Amino acid sequence: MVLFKRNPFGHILVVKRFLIQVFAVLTHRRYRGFNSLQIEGSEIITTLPDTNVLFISNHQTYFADVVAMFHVFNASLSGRQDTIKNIGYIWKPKLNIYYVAAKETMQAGLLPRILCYVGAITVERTWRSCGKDVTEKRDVNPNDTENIKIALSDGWVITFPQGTTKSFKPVRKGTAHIIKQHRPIVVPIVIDGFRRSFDKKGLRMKKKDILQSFIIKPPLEIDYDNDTIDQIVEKIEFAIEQHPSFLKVIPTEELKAAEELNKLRRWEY
Ligand SMILES: CCCCCCCCCCCCCCCC(=O)OC[C@@H](O)COP(=O)(O)O
Repeated sequence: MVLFKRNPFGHILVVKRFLIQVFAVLTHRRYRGFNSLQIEGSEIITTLPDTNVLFISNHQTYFADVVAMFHVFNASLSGRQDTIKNIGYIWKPKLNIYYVAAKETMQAGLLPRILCYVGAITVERTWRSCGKDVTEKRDVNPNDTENIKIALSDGWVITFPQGTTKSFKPVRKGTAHIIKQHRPIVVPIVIDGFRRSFDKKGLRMKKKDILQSFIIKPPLEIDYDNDTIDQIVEKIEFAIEQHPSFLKVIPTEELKAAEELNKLRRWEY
C-alpha cells in the first residue's frame, strides 16, 4: 500500500501542500496589505492545460518573484480575477508547479533548502558561479535538462530565462532549446516594482505602498519546427520586455531634429 502520494521527484505531496500553505500565509500581506499587487491577464491562467506549460519572466528578486507567482496562479485557478483577495485559494493549491533556480542560490542556507521542496529544479549556470560571471563556460549538466523535462511532463514550470536578477541581460539559449525540444505552451510574465519593495533576495520588505505589477501575456506563438534558437531567444526578449530596444528612449531634441529634417523632405511645388 502506498502511504503517501509522491511526485516524480519523490516529494511527498501532503508535505509540499503544507509548506506552500505555511509560506502563503506568511507572505500574503506582502502583496496585499503592505503593498498591493496589480495583476493583469489572470484569465489566461484558467485556459492552460494541466501540464507542459512554461512560464517565462523577467527577474527582480531571488524569492519574492516566485512566491508572487504561486499566489497569483492559485488565486486565478480558484476563480479570482486579477486579484489575490481572500487567501482561501491556498486550501487546495496546485501541487505540480515547479521553478528553475540556480543551485548556488538554493543551497545557501536553511530557508532556500526548505523552499526546494516546494518545487525547485536546481540548475548549474554555465556562465555564472559564486555571484560572478565566468569566462570559461561550463558544460550543461545533463541531469538539469532531464529534470526540466520531467517537471514539464508533470506540470507547470516557471523560469527566468536571463538567469540573473540584473535587468537587460541577454536571454540564455538554454530556454530556447528546452522550448524547441519539449514544445510547451510558453506564457510570458512581466513583473515590476519587486526590486523597490523587497531586498535583492526578496526575503525582507524594504518599502511599503509600492506599486507592484504582474502582467500575464497570451502564450507566445512559436513554430517549434522552423523557428531557430535565435528567433526564439528574440521572441522571449520582446515578450518579457528585456530586448535591448526597450532601453532606447528617443530624446525630445532628437525628435525635434527629425521633424526639422522632415520639413526639408516635404514635396516642393
Ligand atoms: C503561495 C506561496 C508559496 C510559496 C512558494 C515558495 C516558492 C519558493 C521560491 C523560491 C524561488 C527561488 C527562485 C530562484 C531563482 C534564481 O535562481 O535566481 C537567480 C539568482 O540566483 C540570481 O543570481 P544573481 O546573478 O546574483 O542575480
